[in-house]
Amino acid sequence: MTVIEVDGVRMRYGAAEVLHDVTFRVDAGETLAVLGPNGAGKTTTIEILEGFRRPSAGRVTVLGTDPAHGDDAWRARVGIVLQSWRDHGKWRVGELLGHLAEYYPRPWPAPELLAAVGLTGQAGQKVRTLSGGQRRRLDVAIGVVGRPDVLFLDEPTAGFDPVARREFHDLVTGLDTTVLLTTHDLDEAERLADRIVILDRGRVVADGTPAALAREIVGADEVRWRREGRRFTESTPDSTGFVRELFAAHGTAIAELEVHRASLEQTYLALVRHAETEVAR
Ligand SMILES: Nc1ncnc2c1ncn2[C@@H]1O[C@H](COP(=O)(O)OP(=O)(O)OP(=O)(O)O)[C@@H](O)[C@H]1O
Repeated sequence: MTVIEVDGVRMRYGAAEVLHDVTFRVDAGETLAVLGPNGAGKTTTIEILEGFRRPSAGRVTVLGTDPAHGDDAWRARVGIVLQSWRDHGKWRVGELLGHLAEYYPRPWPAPELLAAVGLTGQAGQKVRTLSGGQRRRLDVAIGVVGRPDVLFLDEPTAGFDPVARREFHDLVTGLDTTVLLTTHDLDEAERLADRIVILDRGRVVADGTPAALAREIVGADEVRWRREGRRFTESTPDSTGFVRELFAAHGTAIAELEVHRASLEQTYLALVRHAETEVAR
């Protein structure tokens, strides 16, 4: 089932067109990471999907509804973590989550949710006294308190320390929901996303799994192994098939096998640089 559908979307701010014919979809249960350089249009796209902005042209549906016409029942199924919330400063963390939970039919109980985002120790603290990273964890908790069917995360781990980041990744992986996130952290995208969309200057320049994009854009994987004391290295677009044949031919004589796929970072840099060269031509 398609949960998010974006079809031929254009967005204009005054004379500037910042999204040109953007098309992609996200299926139920999938996590999609939208990547792209600063100003590529990621936040604009996510704001259209959340119903905060209307596109200049094209069609958008989230859970089968045009976000611009989403009612309260639709909103209750959509979780949102914006780049920065600045409200609620006087509330205490636990009370705020308990209060927000009342708006939803099947909320996440506050104590459990606080534990999941690592804020149990801050439950009694006022929101404005939290550190930057703790504040961000609370943002995430606010986004998921209603157990949404679809969750939008705009740069969710900006400012997280490495432990908080890892805990957040575990939290997102454990959610039984469709997720669309934007991030500049390519390791994060690789870890969390089933599929990647790369936006560059308002256009989709790539859409696929990290592995498929690496194959398509960077090309070959590298396979390394040792046999009878000698080291071997082979570049191949089909590492699985190659390894199968290698074992069929040499079986247990193969040692220290390694397969290196191009990283998402290599793919991303190749694509974004490529797009820049094309525009410059
Ligand atoms: N309200 C606005 N009015 C005019 N231009 C805007 C407005 N909001 C965004 N833009 C422009 O639209 C383009 C896309 O911005 P957007 O915030 O969607 O990019 P982004 O990919 O999220 O960038 P970043 O990675 O820096 O967060 C940018 O050129 C930005 O300057």
